[in-house]
Amino acid sequence: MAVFKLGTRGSPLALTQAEMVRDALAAAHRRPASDFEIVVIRTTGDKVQDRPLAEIGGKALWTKELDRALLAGEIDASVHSMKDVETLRPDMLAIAAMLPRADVRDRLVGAPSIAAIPQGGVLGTSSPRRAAQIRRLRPDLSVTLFRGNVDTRLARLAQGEADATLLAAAGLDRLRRHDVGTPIPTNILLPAPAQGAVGVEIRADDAHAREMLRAIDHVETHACIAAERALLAALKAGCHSPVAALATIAGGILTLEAELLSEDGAAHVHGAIEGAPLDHALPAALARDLLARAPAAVRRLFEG
Ligand SMILES: NCc1[nH]cc(CCC(=O)O)c1CC(=O)O
Repeated sequence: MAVFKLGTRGSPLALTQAEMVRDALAAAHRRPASDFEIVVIRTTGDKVQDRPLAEIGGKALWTKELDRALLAGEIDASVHSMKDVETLRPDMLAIAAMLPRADVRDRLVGAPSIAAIPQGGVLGTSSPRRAAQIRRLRPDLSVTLFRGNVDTRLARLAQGEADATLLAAAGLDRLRRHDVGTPIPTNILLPAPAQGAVGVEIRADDAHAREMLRAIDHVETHACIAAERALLAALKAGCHSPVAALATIAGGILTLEAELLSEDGAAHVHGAIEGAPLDHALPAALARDLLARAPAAVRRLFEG
């Protein structure tokens, strides 16, 4: 059989995630890792580091070049951090598998707790969600733009460009930085939709790739991420919209929780809904509930 080509961005985190998918595929199909090839595709998101993602074109920057390579048949599948994948995907592509979700929490780096960040201090982040959530809890803090990969952000923090930063535990752990930062519980900082999930996308009509990926799909993670992404779509959330969402499954019941905030965090709305894991009506119902109750300063950031 021909080598199966896995496309990925070239950042250390992206490469590690592609290796995780390769190893899972090799184990599930009892094949040597050499039957799978990791193909690095450079994306616009990787090239432009000095401006906020929302300003230069949003999440599509991470996927456009991978989508092109996939549709052109240069690769058989793309490996994504699901957090970085826009909700509207090309019709010809399909998310075929998700690895088991990792730690969904953010970790605070630079200070032992949110309360311990110096008065009037600076948080480095490029995430509207993290900025709004922190300023809600600590209105005295200001926010400075931190982009770039995990190492770049840690280096900028070490150089004193900010007093603290927030990074996904999943990314730090995958890079073996288990000792970096303090995890913040999800009842204090609800994570970004799809945080901690690695997904694999294929051409929708590629039966062989679909069969390959089926063996490594983690069904619970897939259902949770689908619910979080459907909520984002129903909210018509843009890159500037501070939104947090987390679905969990316990005892066969899916709970979807979400929070929308104004840019400065001063206004916010929180809600949750429960139901069957594959009930497609749940995310839309929660979106309607949140938008109906949202203060004006929040609602204007949603609904397109
Ligand atoms: N936006 C960058 C990004 N995309 C996915 C992760 C972490 C890995 C994950 O959430 O699965 C990160 C870094 C971060 O937010 O700290």
